[in-house]
Amino acid sequence: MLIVTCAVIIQHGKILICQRSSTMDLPLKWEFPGGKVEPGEDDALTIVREITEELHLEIEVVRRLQPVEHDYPAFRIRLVPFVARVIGGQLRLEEHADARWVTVDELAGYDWAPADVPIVEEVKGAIRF
Ligand SMILES: Nc1nc2c([nH]c(=O)n2[C@@H]2O[C@H](COP(=O)(O)OP(=O)(O)OP(=O)(O)O)[C@@H](O)[C@H]2O)c(=O)[nH]1
Repeated sequence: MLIVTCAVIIQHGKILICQRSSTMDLPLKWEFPGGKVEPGEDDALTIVREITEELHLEIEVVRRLQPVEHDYPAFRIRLVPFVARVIGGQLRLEEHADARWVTVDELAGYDWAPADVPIVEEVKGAIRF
């Protein structure tokens, strides 16, 4: 099973969502940014590292949400979401096609990576701004 972290980054009442590039797997799907946990790595450190590498943002984890397990045709994934806030940096995309700050009500209007759909639902129900 592939263990992947992702961040629900909240700033000024909006959430940062990212679109995978056409050369990544799940091309052009929207996701919460993040990446794979490396062997022996603490997942709360993975998410901070990945957001710095991919977005040039420094984040602080606020809390952990419910992990989601999903079967893709070629592999099984456990997606571990963290609510986080920005504490530094300037948004600059290293590998994504696009990134947007959206309201919680706008989340449903995007074409999400399938594993993210339950996380979108949890965020809609559980995040208070
Ligand atoms: N980062 C991220 N990956 C997701 C999400 N949902 C989802 O199914 N995935 C899948 O999780 C896997 C890991 O994604 P990734 O390519 O971002 O991981 P990474 O940055 O560590 O990869 P790399 O080191 O190979 O570049 C991919 O197969 C991706 O499609 C999500 O919300 N965020």
